[in-house]
Amino acid sequence: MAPSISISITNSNSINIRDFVVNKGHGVKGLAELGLKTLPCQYIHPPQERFDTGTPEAHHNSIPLIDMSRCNDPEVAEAICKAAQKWGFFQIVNHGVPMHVLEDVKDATHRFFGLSADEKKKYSKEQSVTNNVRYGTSFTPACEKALEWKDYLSLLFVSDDEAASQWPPICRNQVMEYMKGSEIIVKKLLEMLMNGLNVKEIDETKESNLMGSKRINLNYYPICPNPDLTVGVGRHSDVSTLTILLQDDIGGLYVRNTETMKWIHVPPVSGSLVVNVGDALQIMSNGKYKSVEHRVSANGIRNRISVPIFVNPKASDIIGPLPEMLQSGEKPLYKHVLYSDYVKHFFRKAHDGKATIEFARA
Ligand SMILES: CC(C)(COP(=O)(O)OP(=O)(O)OC[C@H]1O[C@@H](n2cnc3c(N)ncnc32)[C@H](O)[C@@H]1OP(=O)(O)O)[C@@H](O)C(=O)NCCC(=O)NCCSC(=O)/C=C/c1ccc(O)c(O)c1
Ligand SMILES: O=C(O)CCC(=O)C(=O)O
Ligand SMILES: [Fe+2]
Repeated sequence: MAPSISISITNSNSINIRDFVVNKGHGVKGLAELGLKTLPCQYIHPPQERFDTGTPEAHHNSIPLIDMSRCNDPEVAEAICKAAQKWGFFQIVNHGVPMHVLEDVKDATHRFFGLSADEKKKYSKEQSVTNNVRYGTSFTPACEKALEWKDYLSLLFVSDDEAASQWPPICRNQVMEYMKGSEIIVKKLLEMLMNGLNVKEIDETKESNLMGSKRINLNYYPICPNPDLTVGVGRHSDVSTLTILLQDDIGGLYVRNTETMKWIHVPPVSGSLVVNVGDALQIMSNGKYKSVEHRVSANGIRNRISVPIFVNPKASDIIGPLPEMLQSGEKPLYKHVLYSDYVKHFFRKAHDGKATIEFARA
């Protein structure tokens, strides 16, 4: 754990950063709003984890942009399966989620984070009436040597009734519309990806393994005084099956090119959704589809938001390579694991690149 030291904010005020941000519920947004001139030491990441955002390489040769308006065209399905193998990431346009739904959920995200610290803290781990609604900051502050410059609200969807009664009223309708509005495209993408593995029928078990649960995070990355010294989100891969991410027009998401190992920027495209393969799909496809490392920079100019929908197996599902992957004698790269064990393993450590999947290595 990083040392809990006090730093001087102004000549007269001295505050304990972790206590203020994490325990008192001000988040990194509250810290940013104090008007800091320099980054508190708790947020300084080692040089090898910092961003070199100026490299031209990062802005060329980005992930594929796929038009879903001809989604019954085999060429579109092929482009999606190829992107899932090579990049683990792609962007989609003409995906069928109405533009006003995307705009509304972005506005709702700004509204939630605009609430007072006391209001937001009602949804913190300590105060939330349910484990399925959690407001927090960084990723796992208790395990991190350096904190991440990000606050979040994480909503695990259990039922319409639970969402209606427990999700914060200031954003729940817009989040729900976004989640429901993306269901058709999520199903379509998973069908195409399964087809690419020669899985022709998605039975009840497969449907649960592929999309039995959903978690939506509202991410808030405030303006940062020294963005070059810290990270918005550290290197990680998602533990989902698929992630559908809405980002605003600011940029800052970087994806690892697994051939060159260089970081590639994912440029904001108006009206698009970023889609990425998560660890659960890498495991089920026995490594054919890649869950690729990604990270987010902090920035010194504007407050950025993003809204990922993590489409996951059910917590009680046991996942492993699909039988179809092993029919021709291919060796299983992964063992069978209880999905909730896998997610708990992910949540109980700091972000550590591609290390999580070792938990399921055969
Ligand atoms: C995963 C479980 C089983 C956890 O159940 P729960 O009863 O809450 O277990 P728990 O033992 O209390 O929680 C384990 C720890 O996880 C951490 N944790 C729990 N929820 C969250 C959360 N939403 N965000 C961060 N950490 C969390 C905490 O550290 C918990 O410990 P504690 O601080 O409560 O002591 C439950 O939520 C579930 O059924 N989930 C369904 C599947 C699911 O949620 N999958 C996850 C997909 S998320 C995904 O793919 C990526 C997420 C991500 C990536 C980068 C980020 O920077 C980021 O913030 C988040
Ligand atoms: O903010 C982003 O663009 C990506 C966030 C992310 O990777 C995550 O929440 O898992
Ligand atoms: Fe992610």
